[in-house]
Amino acid sequence: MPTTITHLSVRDIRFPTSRSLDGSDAMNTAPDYSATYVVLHTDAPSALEGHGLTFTIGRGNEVCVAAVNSLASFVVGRTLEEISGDIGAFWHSITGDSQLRWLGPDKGVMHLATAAIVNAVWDLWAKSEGKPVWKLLADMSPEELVRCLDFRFVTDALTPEEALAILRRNARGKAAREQEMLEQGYPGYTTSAGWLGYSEEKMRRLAREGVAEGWTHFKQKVGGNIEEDMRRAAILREEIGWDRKLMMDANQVWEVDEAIVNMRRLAAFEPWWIEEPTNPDDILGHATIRERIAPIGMATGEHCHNRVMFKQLLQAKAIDFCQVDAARLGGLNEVLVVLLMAAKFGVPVCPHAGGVGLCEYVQNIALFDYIAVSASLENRVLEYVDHLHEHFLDPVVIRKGRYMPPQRPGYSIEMHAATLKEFEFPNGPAWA
Ligand SMILES: C[C@H](O)[C@@H](O)CC(=O)C(=O)O
Ligand SMILES: [Mg+2]
Repeated sequence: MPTTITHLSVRDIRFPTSRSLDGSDAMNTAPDYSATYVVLHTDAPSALEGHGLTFTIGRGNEVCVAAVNSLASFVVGRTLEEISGDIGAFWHSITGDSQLRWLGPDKGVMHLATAAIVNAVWDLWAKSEGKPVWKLLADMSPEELVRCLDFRFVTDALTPEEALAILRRNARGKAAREQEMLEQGYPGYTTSAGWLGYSEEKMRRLAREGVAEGWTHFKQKVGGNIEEDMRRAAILREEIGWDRKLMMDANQVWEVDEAIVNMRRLAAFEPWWIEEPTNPDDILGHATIRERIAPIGMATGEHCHNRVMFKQLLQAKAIDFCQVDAARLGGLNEVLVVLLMAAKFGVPVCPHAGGVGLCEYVQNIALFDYIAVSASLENRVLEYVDHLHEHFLDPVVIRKGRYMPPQRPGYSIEMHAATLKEFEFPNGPAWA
């Protein structure tokens, strides 16, 4: 019996993280981590549902909710089998409507909304197969995987044939890498001590705890006052020592020249990378900064809204680390295209996870990347932030600074019903 998606529900869920300045940075000074939360309801006797979310930081989440409603007709009334039978064509259709496309294309609120729905479809598919998403992907043949993708506008950088060749080349060691991940987990880094709004005392305490928990890589927010950035970097170095890696994230606040000047000063603290030093759309600006501050690496991607932009970042040699975001791109289909492009260009993928649910999502992406696409852990670390995991049915499991692969079927993104009730904006008790 085919499974029909009977209706879609979408809710505005917000967590008041701004009260404790969790997630704060130089640009986003007081975020309320929020989710546009989608459920695809079906007629399956087992009450099978697909869950997906897109991440925002508070105000405007209601705009994403409206955008999801505008896209609902692309899934409602369709069967899972019809969609999963050609999920590449499904993605092409949901991003290609000639009227809705005018609102993007492939960017902004429409694309965020697309991600929530597309990821919910993957969640539904993975649940119906009884596998977590990383395993659903890892079990596909190269041919099946490539059929899931839409190469539109990137064939000058990556053709389907090249994608197939990458996947075929790495098919042989897949089982061994999967076993390695199950035993040892995927290496991570923590941003939890580095939020800009945290006091010195809190930063020190969290950094110390991070070292004790086994983290080897720490990220610090910069981009406030440069003297203050230097002072906080010195504190972090005091706490984590010089053998562990320190990364820095300016969240877009600097001019290109300013980024170069400031990073030359912050170089004293040996940052491994600088993330989002300037406007995320400024591809050539990133290339210039990268060239001028080497050997500090250039990282960006959490605001890189589509595969075309990643293509250009790679072609322009503008990045050393590719930080795909599971819900900034138009869902998993587009993420997979970016993984393959990054593999072709030899750039490591270190997904962005600073947000609610993003750690849960991206562990699936990083695991699949290692098992089937890049086959390498060199210069690869997956972000971890220590917030809001208790709201998920299948929260991430971290052991000694490494992500242990999720086992529960789906995209690891389903929230507890009680959470949805409590934090629904504006009428949930948390907001009353
Ligand atoms: C607003 C978010 O917390 C942002 O600061 C996350 C981020 O830049 C990161 O995790 O990287
Ligand atoms: Mg960042």
